[in-house]
Amino acid sequence: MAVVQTGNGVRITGDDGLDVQRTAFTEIPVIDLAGMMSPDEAERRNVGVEVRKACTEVGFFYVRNHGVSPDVLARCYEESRAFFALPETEKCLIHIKNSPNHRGYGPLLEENTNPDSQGDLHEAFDLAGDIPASDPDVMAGKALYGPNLWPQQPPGFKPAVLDCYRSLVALGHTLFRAFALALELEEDYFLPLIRKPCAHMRILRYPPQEVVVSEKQIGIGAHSDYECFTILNQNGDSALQVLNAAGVWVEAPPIPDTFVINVGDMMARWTNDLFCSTLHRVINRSGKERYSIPLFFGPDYDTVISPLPSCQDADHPPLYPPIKAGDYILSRFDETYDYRQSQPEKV
Ligand SMILES: O=C(O)CCC(=O)C(=O)O
Ligand SMILES: [Fe+2]
Repeated sequence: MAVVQTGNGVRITGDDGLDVQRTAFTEIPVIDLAGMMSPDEAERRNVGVEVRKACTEVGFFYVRNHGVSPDVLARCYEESRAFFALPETEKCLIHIKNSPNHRGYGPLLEENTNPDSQGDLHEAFDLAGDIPASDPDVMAGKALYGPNLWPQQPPGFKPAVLDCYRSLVALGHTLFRAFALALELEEDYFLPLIRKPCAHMRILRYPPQEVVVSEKQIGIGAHSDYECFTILNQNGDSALQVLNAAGVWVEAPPIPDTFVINVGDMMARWTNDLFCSTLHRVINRSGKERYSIPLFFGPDYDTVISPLPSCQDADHPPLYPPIKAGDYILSRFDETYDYRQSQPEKV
């Protein structure tokens, strides 16, 4: 990450060379998604306008009226508490390093979201679409597709987590329509590209951190996300912080009945840097454990990410070479997860 002083603040460039901090925002906008369900196209377009403003200026926004049932979320958290309370040895039976498809359990401090940090203070359960090992894409070594690793206990965990996954993927479809409108594309532009999406969900548990001994060991070190956008539900006290262009960490507290949505690096590339993928981090100083559920939504593995038609012209030539979505995500996983360096199955 490079920090350059400018006339009105700092310009911070992220890991991927992206210009990630756009304005000195002091709060994160809240967008009502109810308009996306309206039969009136003008109302849907209005949502697109708000999404465009948020994505060009902040890179983060909240959504309300998102259509995800609070019961589905509550059940997923309840089962997750029971899962994380299991003995470490039991959780490690489904250690993520046993999966060639980046699924399973990741213990405390085994992940380094920021290459400068000394391990993240969270444990995680990772999953994505449950795709059998016999599927042609799995056989072809597209390592983001594959079967999930499920724990034996608690018995209600798998159905509750899969329900939650399906609900968040459905919200992702609505958001892709809103993103298309925001980018002045046909509303359905992205839909043929998300038939078998690289949509990866995590359940994160952050133990409390009374004192921050070192900025190098916090819940999640400063990073930007890799995919198109992230759908994040928070359970617990305020701990997520988002960096603005003045170098100030702005709190993104949980707001009841909302999700936080943020642009990821792939969408920044796809939009030729029109949308910004903003740095964020987590420090759980609440004195209590905190849970969150992010779903990182990318398109089908083979989708070629090169600047969208509405994001390039003579004044805005393409800034990035084309890359397949799945290859891009895997290359970013390789930077973050030590276990992937030693995996024989790695593609
Ligand atoms: O737990 C949170 O609030 C944020 C998690 C996050 O940034 C991530 O998993 O990429
Ligand atoms: Fe993140």
